[in-house]
Amino acid sequence: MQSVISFRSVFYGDQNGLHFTKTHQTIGRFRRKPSTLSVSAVSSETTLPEGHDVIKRALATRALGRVKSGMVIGLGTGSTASLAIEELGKLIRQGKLKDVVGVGANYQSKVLARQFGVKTVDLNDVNQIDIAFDGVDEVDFNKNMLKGGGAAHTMQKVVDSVAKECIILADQSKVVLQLGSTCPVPVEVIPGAISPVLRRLVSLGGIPEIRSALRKDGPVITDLGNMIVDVSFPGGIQDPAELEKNINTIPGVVENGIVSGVATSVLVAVEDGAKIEVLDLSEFIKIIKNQAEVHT
Ligand SMILES: O=C(CO)[C@H](O)[C@H](O)COP(=O)(O)O
Repeated sequence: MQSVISFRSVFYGDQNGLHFTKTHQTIGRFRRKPSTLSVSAVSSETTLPEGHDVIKRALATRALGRVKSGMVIGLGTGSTASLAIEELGKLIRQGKLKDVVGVGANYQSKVLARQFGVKTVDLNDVNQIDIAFDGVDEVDFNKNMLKGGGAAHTMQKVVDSVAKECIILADQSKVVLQLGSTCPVPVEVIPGAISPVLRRLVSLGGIPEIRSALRKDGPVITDLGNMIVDVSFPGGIQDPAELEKNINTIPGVVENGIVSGVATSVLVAVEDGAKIEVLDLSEFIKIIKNQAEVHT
């Protein structure tokens, strides 16, 4: 495994020709800036049959290996968590898992659960969640996360933090050295409080932008009826837990997308030619560090 993953220090204008173009890459819903951390397959030419879905499905399948009959499962939001819901439904239909119920974090997860035959219950009707699965927009080496690319972070944070085990599913592009390096921090804000909140976010050093909807005129309105402000922090986020707390103390803020101290494990999918390896974050970090040593 180790020998086939290449480490690239990615800088503009890299002398060795290992560079990203200056145009931003669009990955997922955010326009991700070129990252300074990248572990990638030997051949960047490799095209997997179903593109990115294959990677996400590999993560979903691996994570579901931890589910047992009788468990209460937290169902996250986003394309990766959606595949986990689909795979969970398959196992239930095949009779491999019995008496499993899901707690949907959002409309998307509740609708998909119904579609794939996963019975759901309300969070308020369960005493505990055994395992929650969720996706992520960025995750650092300490399992601090940035979520909310799908404007769903408020309830995801509730569900993920209630779970005894919170398993995060990340393809390698989501792993960063410092949060905020490829994505802004999404902040859910009560619409009537938008102006004072924007001013306070600027005073915290952020550059806020109200998120616009794609196939609707005007702003994104969340499942909870609020607006989303995406806040960029030039230079990244030095102390995720501190910033998470500081943003949440602004009156009018419902919740922000920094999630510290919640993930119990992070699974990282790495493309290895035509194969996909799913590693624990700690294994992934070891490989990154080894490769960094080799290249210095
Ligand atoms: O936080 C989220 C939604 O608000 C998602 O979990 C996050 O955006 C990752 O999504 P995907 O699996 O589609 O990349």
